[in-house]
Amino acid sequence: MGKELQLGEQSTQRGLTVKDSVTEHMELTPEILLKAILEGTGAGTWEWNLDTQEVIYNERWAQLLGYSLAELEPVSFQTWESLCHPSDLQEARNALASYLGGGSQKFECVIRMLHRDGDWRWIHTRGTLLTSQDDSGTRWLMGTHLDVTREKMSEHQLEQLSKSLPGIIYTFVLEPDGRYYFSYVSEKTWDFYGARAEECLDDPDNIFSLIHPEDLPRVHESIARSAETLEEWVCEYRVRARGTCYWLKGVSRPEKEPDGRIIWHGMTINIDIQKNLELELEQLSITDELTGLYNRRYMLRKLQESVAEGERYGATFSLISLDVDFFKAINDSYGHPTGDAVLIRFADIIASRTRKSDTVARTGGEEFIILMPKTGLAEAEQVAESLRLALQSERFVSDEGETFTVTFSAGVVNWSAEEQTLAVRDLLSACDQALYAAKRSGRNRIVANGNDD
Ligand SMILES: Nc1nc2c(ncn2[C@@H]2O[C@H](COP(=O)(O)OP(=O)(O)OP(=O)(O)O)[C@@H](O)[C@H]2O)c(=O)[nH]1
Repeated sequence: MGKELQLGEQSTQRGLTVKDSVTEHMELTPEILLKAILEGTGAGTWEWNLDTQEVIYNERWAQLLGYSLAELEPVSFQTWESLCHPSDLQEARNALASYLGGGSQKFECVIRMLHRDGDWRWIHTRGTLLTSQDDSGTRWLMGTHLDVTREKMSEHQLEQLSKSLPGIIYTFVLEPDGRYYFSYVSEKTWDFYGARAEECLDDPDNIFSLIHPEDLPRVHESIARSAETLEEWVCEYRVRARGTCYWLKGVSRPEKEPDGRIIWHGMTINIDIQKNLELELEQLSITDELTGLYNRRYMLRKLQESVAEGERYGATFSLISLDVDFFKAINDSYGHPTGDAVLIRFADIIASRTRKSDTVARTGGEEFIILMPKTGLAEAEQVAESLRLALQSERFVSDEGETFTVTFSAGVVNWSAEEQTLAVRDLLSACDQALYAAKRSGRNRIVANGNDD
């Protein structure tokens, strides 16, 4: 079969052909096929002779607007015009003029037309220009009308809904070959990402490229996990856009299509205020107010993690427990504020002489703990000793101008998966015993694993 299709009864009689219509592998006649297709789509058809102004509508065309064709007779181009919504008529005329003038490839518009019941129906109008095969070269514009009111209403409802929702709503698609894209995003992408919805539909990386590089792998991993488990995707991540950085939260439900595609329908909201508050609270809950070091709660958490990690990967770590000597006497002699100043200075000394990877916490009044990952006992002892010398050589001045020195005692223990697998409680207790041994044997000294230094 060629690429020219003879049209239905009336059209064939007029000897018309449609350019570029595909009719390959057809066993049925084109007339039967076309009729079946049109009936299947529920489309009304119209044919308009541009030379004689003759107009032919099918029965369905009239039915779409609640009439029988007989009730609309005699039909003309004006029949259509008179039923068009006045505000949409110009748009339809423009689309037609553009098509006939060669400005657009197809004639297509969605306009409102008046139904017999007084309601406006959204009609999708499409048309194609045909020329007769004979010498007359008569030009016919032929096309269809489809009632798309329901789709238009849903679209409108979704649009209105998306405007009043506090976030972006979207449909995200992951193809079996790994390609991904948005098949729908609401206009709020502009408020959230500074990108227009069309840009996000064109290329999803217009959004993904704005995600904070530290959070992007987590976002990808969580999507992959949700695709695998088909569990709800929930992810909090930072976005860098509009010259600032803020927290967003995405929530969506995945569905797996028979063709293997995964489709998520969901919403993204801005959680920047809550998230920062949450982070601030979290920070406060693990920080010692006086010194700015971590507190006991955080040290216990880090110890649990270190033991778990050590058991899993066979790593080692050391712990130094430090306690200021005769601190009560410092308070009593020079006053509580001076005692506070000593603690703050001591915290600074520890912080400045330990590594970034170490965790330093004030775990009690004048007690501090240093957790040193991947550090053996001897090395930890050396650090403790350097701190002992540093504090000992520090000169403190009271509010009254009296100068005094301060010392501490320390216990040092090591945790190693090969030698012992002490639980956190036992480890702390071993460290305390070493510390008490240091206190008992005269203070201003370090005891490692219960042995005097
Ligand atoms: N200035 C100040 N003092 C505190 C703070 N927290 C606890 N203290 C005091 O620290 C002192 C600790 O005294 P003790 O437990 O008897 O120990 P010590 O006097 O250091 O004696 P040894 O540890 O045996 O050398 C107490 O007087 C507490 O009131 C604080 O935040 N600031």
